[in-house]
Amino acid sequence: MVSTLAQYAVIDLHLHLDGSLSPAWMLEWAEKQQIELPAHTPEALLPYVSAPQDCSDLNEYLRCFDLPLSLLQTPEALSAAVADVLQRLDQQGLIYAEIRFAPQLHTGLAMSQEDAVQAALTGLQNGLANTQLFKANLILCCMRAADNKAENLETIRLAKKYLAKAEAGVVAIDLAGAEGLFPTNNFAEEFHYASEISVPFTIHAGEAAGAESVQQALALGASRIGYGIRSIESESVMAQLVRQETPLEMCPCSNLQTKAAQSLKDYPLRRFLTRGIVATLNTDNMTVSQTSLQQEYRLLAQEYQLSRAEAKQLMLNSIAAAFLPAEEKMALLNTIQQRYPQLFE
Ligand SMILES: O=c1[nH]cnc2c1ncn2[C@H]1C[C@H](O)[C@@H](CO)O1
Ligand SMILES: [Zn+2]
Repeated sequence: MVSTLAQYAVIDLHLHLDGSLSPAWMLEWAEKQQIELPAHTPEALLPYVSAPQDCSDLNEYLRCFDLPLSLLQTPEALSAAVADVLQRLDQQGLIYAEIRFAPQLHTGLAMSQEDAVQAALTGLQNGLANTQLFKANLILCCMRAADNKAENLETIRLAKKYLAKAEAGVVAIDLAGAEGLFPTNNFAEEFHYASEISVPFTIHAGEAAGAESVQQALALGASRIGYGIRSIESESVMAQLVRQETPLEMCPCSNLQTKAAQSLKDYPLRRFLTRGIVATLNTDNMTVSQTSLQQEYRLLAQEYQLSRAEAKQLMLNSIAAAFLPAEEKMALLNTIQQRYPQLFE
């Protein structure tokens, strides 16, 4: 049963590029760019780029991104990183992925945010050409910080610009970063602007802050919620998620590490599914969380008694939740049915 359920790992809607670079890729690109790393083998590098066993919270988890981000400051590296992640997802048997990154975190050398978006899109096209993936798209993250409104607004402007280019590959924006330090409502102006110009968005909420953060994200107009774990604390928020059919992008491995969830035993996924919330299963950060989508399904199968019906529901929810037009969702479903007919038996 356990290995069977891992076959449902075909769609990842919540995957950060910078948290998912392989250690081998990091070593290769550090050498190419003459960047000194604190370790010189994949195994020795791992402690610097993955969450510690005893990770205390989201703030500690977020420290794992400094090193990979230092390697992603040129167009060549950014393109290569996207293509490499796509290749690894293809090898794992995925069919569709939405990869997210924050353009404003890639302007440390000479790139503008737009250069970063274009580089990531080049990587997306190059990567897709060499895989069997149905498709992949990009989500541009705004960041929770103190003085970055201009940068966030620029990210949203770019999302609009590239969303308007049919088939470019940008599908939405996100809000990532330290939720406990910078409340969702601090970013109201950003998301009013996104709504005004019809840029769809997901917001990381209900991770380091409570159900009120999910409530705020919904009030701002989020069409999906990153995790939303702590929605479980509010009947009215859960009712709203059901009523509005707002999907939750759940990432158990990461949620346990950041202490958004205290234990798998109390993980609210099943209660969300039972209530009819459109919960989906994702990785968040393959390297920081030392996971893969198959591993997430395996973890839930082994330690959460995830059933086959639940696994199938999660996969179907991911199709419903994808930032894709209706006809592409149908084509995605058809592709999955053709490649993996056993998932529908
Ligand atoms: O779990 C997370 N919560 C909030 N922010 C996160 C999480 N994982 C990654 N990020 C941030 C750190 C990355 O540098 C940024 C863009 O991918 O998104
Ligand atoms: Zn995330």
